[in-house]
Amino acid sequence: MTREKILKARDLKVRFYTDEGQVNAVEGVDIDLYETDVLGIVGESGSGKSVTGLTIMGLIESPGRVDGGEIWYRNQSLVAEYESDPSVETDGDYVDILTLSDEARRRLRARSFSMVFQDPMESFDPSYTVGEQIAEAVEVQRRLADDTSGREYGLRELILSTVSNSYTFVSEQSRERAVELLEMVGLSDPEQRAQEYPHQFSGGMLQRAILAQALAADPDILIADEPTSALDVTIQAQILELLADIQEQTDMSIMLITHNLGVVARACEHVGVMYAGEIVEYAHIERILDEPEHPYTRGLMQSVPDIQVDDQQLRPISGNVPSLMDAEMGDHCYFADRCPEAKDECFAEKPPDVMLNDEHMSKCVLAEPDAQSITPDTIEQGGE
Ligand SMILES: Nc1ncnc2c1ncn2[C@@H]1O[C@H](COP(=O)(O)OP(=O)(O)OP(=O)(O)O)[C@@H](O)[C@H]1O
Ligand code: NI
Repeated sequence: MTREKILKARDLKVRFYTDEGQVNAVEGVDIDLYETDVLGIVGESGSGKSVTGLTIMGLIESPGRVDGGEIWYRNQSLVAEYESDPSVETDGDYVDILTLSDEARRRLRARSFSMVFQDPMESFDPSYTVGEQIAEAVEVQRRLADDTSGREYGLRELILSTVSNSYTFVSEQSRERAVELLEMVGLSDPEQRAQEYPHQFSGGMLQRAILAQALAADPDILIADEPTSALDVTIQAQILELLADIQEQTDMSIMLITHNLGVVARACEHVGVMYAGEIVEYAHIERILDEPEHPYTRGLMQSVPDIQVDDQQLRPISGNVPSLMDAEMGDHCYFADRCPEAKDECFAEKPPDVMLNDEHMSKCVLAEPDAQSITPDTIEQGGE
C-alpha cells in the first residue's frame, strides 16, 4: 500500500536581505514528508536546515523572505474551507499554505504544525510553572477545536496571548490534559512536575516537557530542530526513542533536523541531506547507509562515530561551508571545492538532480541511475 504525502514543498527559496548582502539560505528545496514518516534533515551548521523548518511553520521574519516555491499540505477540511477562495491555491486534497493569510498560518501553528526549538531554555517562561504553560497551549487548541473558524474568539489575540505568555483562562480539563501529556513524554510523578518551574527541571526533563507542549495541539506535523544536541549521549538516545514512540502513538509525521547522521540513522525512515541551502541527496535511510551516493553524504558518514562502528577514526570533511552570499554562489556545484572527486564540470555548471531510482535522488554529476531500477513498492516493503 502506498502512503500519501502529508507535505510536499516545491522549489522553496528563502533569502535574507542583510546589510552585507543577500543570503540565499534555502535555494530550490523540495521536501516530501509522508504520513507517519520520520524524515531527517541532516547537514553541517549553516546549511539552511532551521530556515527550511521555520519556512514550513510560517515563521520567517524580516530581513528574511520566502521568495519562491510552494508548500502543499494535505488536509481535507482545509481544502473544503478554501476551495472557493480565489486567493488560496488548492489542488485536490492539498492546500498551498504559502498562499494562506498570516492569520490562517497562525491557526495552523496552533492545531496542525508544531515545532520544537533548538534551545530548550527559550521554550518556557521561567516565571510560570511548566504545567501552567502546557495547559495554556492545550486551552488554545481546545477553543480552536470548539470553533472551526476560530474567529469568534478573537483568534489573533488568543494565539498572540500564548506567545507572549500574558495570562489566558485555563480550564481544569486543560490542566488535567497537561499532566497527561507530561506522563506521555515519560516524566515520572507528572502531577508534581506540572507544579514545578522550568529551572527545577534537568536538561533531559525540560526537553521532554517541550515535547509535551508541542503535542498539546495534537499536531499532524512535528518539526524537531536539534532536540538533542545540548544533551549527553544517553539522554539523547532516550529522547530519540521517545520521539519514535510518540510518532507511533499519535500517527503524526516528524521532520527531525540535526547535524548528526548517527541521530538520523537511529530515528529516521527517510533522510534529506542538506548542503549550502540545497537538498543534495534524498532517500530511504537504509539506502543512504548502504549506498550513499553524494560525496558530501559519504563525507558526513565518515565524520560520525555512531555509523562507522568498526572504524572509530573520524575524518571530518576538510574546508568550509560556503557563505551563502548571493554574490559568491553562482552556477557550479557548491560542494566542488571540498569534494575529493570533483571534475572540471563541477566548477562550471550546476549539477542536475539525478534520480537513481524513484526514491533516491542525488544532486551530483557522478550519480548514475540504478541498472535495474527498484520500484517504490519494493522500497516500501523493504523499509517497513
Ligand atoms: N535572521 C537571519 N538573518 C540573516 N541570515 C540568517 C538569519 N537566519 C539564518 N540566516 C542565514 O541562513 C543560513 C542558514 O541558516 P540555518 O540556521 O538554517 O542553518 P542550519 O543548517 O540550521 O545551521 P545549524 O546547524 O547551525 O543550526 C545561514 O547562512 C544563516 O547565516
Ligand atoms: Ni539550525
